[in-house]
Amino acid sequence: MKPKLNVYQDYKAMSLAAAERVMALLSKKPTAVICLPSGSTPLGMFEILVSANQKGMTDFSQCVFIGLDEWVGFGAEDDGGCRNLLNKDFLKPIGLREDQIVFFDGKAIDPEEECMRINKIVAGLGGLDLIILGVGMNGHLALNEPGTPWDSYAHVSELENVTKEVGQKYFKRPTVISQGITVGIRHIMEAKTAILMASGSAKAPVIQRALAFPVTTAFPATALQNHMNAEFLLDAEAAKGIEH
Ligand SMILES: N[C@@H]1[C@@H](O)[C@H](O)[C@@H](COP(=O)(O)O)O[C@@H]1O
Repeated sequence: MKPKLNVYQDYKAMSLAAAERVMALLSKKPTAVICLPSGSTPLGMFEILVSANQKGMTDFSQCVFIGLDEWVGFGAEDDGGCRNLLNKDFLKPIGLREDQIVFFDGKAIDPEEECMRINKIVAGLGGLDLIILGVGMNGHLALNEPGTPWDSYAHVSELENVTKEVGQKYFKRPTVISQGITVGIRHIMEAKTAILMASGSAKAPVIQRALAFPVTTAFPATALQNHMNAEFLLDAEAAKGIEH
């Protein structure tokens, strides 16, 4: 099934739509298993969710939060790490308890074992109810870089140069990042709902390829063309050049 396309006039409207998807799921299923990304794209959504939570409009007290990905070598205390940013922008402000949070430890001594730990937890929870994704400039979903097999669950990935370069924006000073630890394409494909968010003109060619390229592991975002229930939330700039 082709992903549903929803285009909003600006970043704020797109962020609101994404926040509404999370809130709608929580009101239908308070125990939902939700996997959310770090990165720049979801910041507006987090802001709306934090404020809705403060106003008592939504209740995160029973949900389970799964972290999408992490840089290998990074833990919660490390500036620029995914857990660090998510803690600051979302997990702490909404008061999620530690027992509700499942996150890759980028500092795990045995990263393969860490992947198995996450795979086991996600499987034990019955899979993901909702996964929200950003998209990388090379079409990566989470840190599933080009070439990742479609049947991958959690794994360690070798980052492409473009991911290392773009990733510098999360750090205060130049930082070496070389590998990621990430949920796999199969987690994404088995999620009951998958939402991809993209904003800004730099992402327009990425979105065009994600929708128009034949489904290929060379461009991971094309996987969503075969998802049973996928939706793209785009602002007008990211949607330039696509028919909707
Ligand atoms: N690890 C993250 C991904 O989880 C994120 O979704 C994507 C897009 O990031 P941004 O939203 O900053 O463009 O790339 C980053 O490298």
